[in-house]
Amino acid sequence: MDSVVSSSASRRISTISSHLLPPNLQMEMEDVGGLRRGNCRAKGAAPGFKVAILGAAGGIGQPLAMLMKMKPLVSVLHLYDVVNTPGVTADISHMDTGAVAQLEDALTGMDLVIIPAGVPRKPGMTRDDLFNINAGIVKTLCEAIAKCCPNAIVNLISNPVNSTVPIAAEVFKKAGTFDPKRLLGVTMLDVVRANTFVAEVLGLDPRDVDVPVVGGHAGVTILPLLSQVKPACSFTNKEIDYLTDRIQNGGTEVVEAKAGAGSATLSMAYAAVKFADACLRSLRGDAGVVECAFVASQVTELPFFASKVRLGRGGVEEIYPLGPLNEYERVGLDKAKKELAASIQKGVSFIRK
Ligand SMILES: NC(=O)C1=CN([C@@H]2O[C@H](COP(=O)(O)OP(=O)(O)OC[C@H]3O[C@@H](n4cnc5c(N)ncnc54)[C@H](O)[C@@H]3O)[C@@H](O)[C@H]2O)C=CC1
Ligand SMILES: O=C([O-])CC(=O)C(=O)O
Repeated sequence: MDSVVSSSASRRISTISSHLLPPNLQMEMEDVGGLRRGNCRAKGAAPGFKVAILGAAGGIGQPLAMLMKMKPLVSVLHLYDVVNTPGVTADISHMDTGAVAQLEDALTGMDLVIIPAGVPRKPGMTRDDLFNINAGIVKTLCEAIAKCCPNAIVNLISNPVNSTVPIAAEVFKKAGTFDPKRLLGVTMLDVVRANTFVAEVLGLDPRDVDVPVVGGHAGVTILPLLSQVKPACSFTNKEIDYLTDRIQNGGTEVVEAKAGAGSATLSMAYAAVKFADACLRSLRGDAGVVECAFVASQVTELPFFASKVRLGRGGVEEIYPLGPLNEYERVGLDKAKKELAASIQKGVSFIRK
């Protein structure tokens, strides 16, 4: 990724990297590059997958890096940001877990790339207000992925997800590397919130609740399917209004509570790790891994849509239909599709220009 992202940043990172890493690990790093996909081992690390986090020094990136360092399925963690990466990497690398954290901007050989790079919202902003800055960041990073690890699974977190995923797809198409199965917009936080808020209303443990959330990741495009909650249950109209509004505006609730200091970071890092772990388990070959994600889809007439997908060794192996919707959800779906269509088009046009 070096030349694509920033050659001066890259030079700085490699220099610091050679100071920070013990000589045996530096040798080991070269060995790791030559090992088989999904079967790499750095010195002192358990076998597992190679994961890169782009935007690793940010509000999401730091707790995400910490939590990924604790995952037994991760053997090597490459942390990359345009600022403060040496400190974060030095800090994380002292954790006595199996994975080896490396200050590395190299993407070559990565199995999974997680992207939380980009600016967050302040009160009064929509996610779409982030487009002008984040579109360019996502474009640059995806060009690097296309060049260095075209077969990696990509988990895209940067907002507005409804536009950044189409941007990533267009970049990959241009590079000739687009595989719709491997590009996933992370909408897991909507599911995490939905499970939490629904469990509160039902008086259940949130870990026992499963709420499908479909559509996209902004306002009315976030469509919780409360008629399909597991365990089977029913809600009053008032509860449906309350839950739908709270789930759709969960991000704004956090942005306002943080009062200018950013948006959700800790719950997002939790959700990102939950989703990344699902991707890694399915890469390992686990069967029956099903999560919601914003992907290239034929579930509706739109080219991208979030719904339940079954993950496998190749990424998204099956996209499930929405299932039976009630009238409330059908109205919500129409609204969601209208906004989504415009956001997707905006992303596509940014690259096709
Ligand atoms: N998908 C979702 O559910 C959610 C998405 N988000 C989005 O995640 C993004 C990050 O949020 P935070 O971590 O709170 O922001 P932050 O500002 O704390 O961190 C972002 C990091 O990205 C880095 N960065 C910027 N350009 C970069 C580049 N070209 N290469 C590598 N790193 C780069 C920055 O240096 C910074 O460290 C925002 O766009 C936010 O809206 C936030 C919460 C939930
Ligand atoms: O609301 C935001 O800007 C961040 C985000 O996507 C979320 O928390 O769901």
